[in-house]
Amino acid sequence: MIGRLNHVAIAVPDLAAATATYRDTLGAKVSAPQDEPDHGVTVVFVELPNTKIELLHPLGEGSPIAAFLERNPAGGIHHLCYEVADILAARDQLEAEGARVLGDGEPKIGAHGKPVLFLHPKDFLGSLIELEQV
Ligand SMILES: CC[C@H](C(=O)O)C(=O)SCCNC(=O)CCNC(=O)[C@H](O)C(C)(C)COP(=O)(O)OP(=O)(O)OC[C@H]1O[C@@H](n2cnc3c(N)ncnc32)[C@H](O)[C@@H]1OP(=O)(O)O
Ligand SMILES: [Co+2]
Repeated sequence: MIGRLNHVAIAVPDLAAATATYRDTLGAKVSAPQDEPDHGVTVVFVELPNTKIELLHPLGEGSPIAAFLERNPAGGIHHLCYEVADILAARDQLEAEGARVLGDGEPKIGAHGKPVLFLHPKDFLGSLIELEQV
């Protein structure tokens, strides 16, 4: 079912400072901030040779990452995103196996313009998992 690691997301309290850390201290190529109101976040992508780092900051009221940042005020690894060929088939198989798909279970379009879903961290070793159909 899961294929390549598409990205590792880090929730950060200060997106500009985090961008500078990756760009200036770590010398990585970073994107401009991208507001994703449907997801309640602003994202910056750090391009790496073999995957991406997604820097996340809450956008607007009710951001799904607000509580995470309250628990982790300095920031922290928020989720792992794996690629799948067929997100609906993956969803149905995971639900059949008892895994919890977050939200209403319907994929939303993510930051790369592809359908994404999230799986409850308590079902996957304490890690929030995002699936992205590529
Ligand atoms: C633009 C899209 C972009 C992309 O890549 O395309 C994105 O990735 S958008 C990313 C932001 N969106 C989401 O994260 C959507 C899915 N997430 C959620 O629905 C929530 O974050 C949720 C339900 C996972 C957690 O929400 P919240 O923290 O408010 O709930 P609880 O406090 O009830 O937490 C329940 C339980 O889970 C633990 N938890 C929470 N977040 C994480 C996490 N990121 N990793 C691991 N564990 C997490 C939390 O500590 C609670 O555990 P407990 O032992 O019960 O205290
Ligand atoms: Co993501």
